Amino acid sequence: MKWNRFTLKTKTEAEDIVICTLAEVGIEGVEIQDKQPLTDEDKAQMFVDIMPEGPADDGIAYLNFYLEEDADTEAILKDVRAALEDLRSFVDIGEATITESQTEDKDWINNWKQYFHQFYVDDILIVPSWEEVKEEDKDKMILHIDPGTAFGTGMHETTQLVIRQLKKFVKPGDELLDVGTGSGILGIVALKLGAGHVVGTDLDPCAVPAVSENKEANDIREESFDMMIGNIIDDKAVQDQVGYEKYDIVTANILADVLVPLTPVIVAQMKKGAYYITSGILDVKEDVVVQAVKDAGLTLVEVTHQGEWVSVTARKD
Ligand SMILES: C[S@@+](CC[C@H](N)C(=O)[O-])C[C@H]1O[C@@H](n2cnc3c(N)ncnc32)[C@H](O)[C@@H]1O
Repeated sequence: MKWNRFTLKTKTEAEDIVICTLAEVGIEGVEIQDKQPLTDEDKAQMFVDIMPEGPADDGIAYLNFYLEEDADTEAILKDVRAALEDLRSFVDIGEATITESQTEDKDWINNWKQYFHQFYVDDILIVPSWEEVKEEDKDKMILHIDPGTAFGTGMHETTQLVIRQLKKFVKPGDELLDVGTGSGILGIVALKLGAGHVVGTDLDPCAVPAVSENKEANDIREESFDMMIGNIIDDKAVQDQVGYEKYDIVTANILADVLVPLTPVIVAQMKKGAYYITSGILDVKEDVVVQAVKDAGLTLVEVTHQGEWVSVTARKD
């Protein structure tokens, strides 16, 4: 199959919101080319700690996307341009020029699907949208998740560590806060395990369409999973919106360097007796997070390991 490649020139600070806008008009799998150094949030999202120094940031981002050769390119680009003009009224997206740069002859856009197949996390089956559930698996707890712009397919050890803790601690009707919700996978598992309601927060605006798609794919009622974009660590408005002494469980699968400042903040959001399930901690940082939960006045409940990753669970007594 032939694909036409288009390159959209924008500003680095606008690239996330532009990618979300492209997703809203049906364009996914966008490649980013920029010279921006990774922020702590990027590192938290990508699970990398050290990156070599790159060239200086010039503020420009090139976003490459692909359309099938027989797609109605004119109509799609018209929708893209209209969506970008709407966006321009509240975000500086720079030139936002689109150029056709290349034709590729391979089905690369679908090629990666050969690397993502259904798999089990213990007794929970995670199935991408392009695969059928086998007859013998239909009685299992099934999660429909596709790899997308937000982190969280269930393949990563850190996600699996939290899923196992959710299976131990979720009670019917629980109110759950998921900090760094990404694809929403942890909230969706919690709801399937009987939780009553989930609030997800993330810094990444792409988490909003990702959670929305995954709710729909998993028949989650609209009102049972709310999303908020912002940084609960230092944004009082986000803390107020999330609410205080409200949650039976808080999950946070983020790097240790984010969990340390998050922990003292999150205690105020938890009910008495609530559980705090953290993950995303490299084994060398285990002691730092254990100390942070103790310093925040929480009681250490359990530390679990998978590969080089650690999950720390604590309770507010
Ligand atoms: C490793 S992913 C976890 C995704 C999903 N919850 C899972 O368990 O698979 C970490 C997520 O945390 C988000 N994140 C990083 N720092 C954050 C912060 N201070 N507040 C909210 N989200 C944050 C990232 O954008 C990313 O989506």
